[in-house]
Amino acid sequence: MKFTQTLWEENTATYEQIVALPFNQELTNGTLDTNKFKFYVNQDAHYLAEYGRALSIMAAKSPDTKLVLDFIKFAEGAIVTEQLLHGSYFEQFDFELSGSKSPTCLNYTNFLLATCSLKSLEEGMAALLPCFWIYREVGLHILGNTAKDNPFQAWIDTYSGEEFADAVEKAIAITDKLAEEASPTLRAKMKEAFTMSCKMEYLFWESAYRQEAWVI
Ligand SMILES: Cc1ncc(CN)c(N)n1
Repeated sequence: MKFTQTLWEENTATYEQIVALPFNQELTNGTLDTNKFKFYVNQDAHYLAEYGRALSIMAAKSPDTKLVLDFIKFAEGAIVTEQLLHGSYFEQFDFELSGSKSPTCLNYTNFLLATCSLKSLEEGMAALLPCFWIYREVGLHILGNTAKDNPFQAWIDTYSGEEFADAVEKAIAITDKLAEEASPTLRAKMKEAFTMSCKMEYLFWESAYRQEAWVI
């Protein structure tokens, strides 16, 4: 069995809990409160900026130029394509990027930046993979169950679309290749990083639904 298949199987319960979250249920049937969606989009714009930086760190650390290019393209996708989507929502719902990161957004982005900067390329890749993979699966799941005239259709189309799927497949293939050449100890660390990011993905949606504020 491929390493990434094991990763997915070990974290299926988290994925199922993500799909069942009220945020994603209401995104699916188009009834999500606009303020909750705006909160999410705003935090996600903060997230994507740091995610693009984490991918750029990975590009700089990559041992061969093909991998450098892969990470640069991933970073471009996050900064240009995904942020364009957010730009369209800023317009559609008439608001602007504002404020600072929520506690969960700060925690998740700091985890990614620290892992990609201070740990191995293998652990960095494993930490970044759920950002690709979970979004594709959630996007496809929502696409298969969505209501007609869903106001969040552009979001669904982006993450269930071919362009995003290609990036996901590439990220999965890179992870498998790195795992093939890694020691058992390093593979265990990759699993840890992947699991942590899966949990962070759950928390990101859960915290958007309650529009998480700083208590101090
Ligand atoms: C929190 C989060 N995780 C992942 C993705 C998909 N790149 C995203 N837009 N936001």
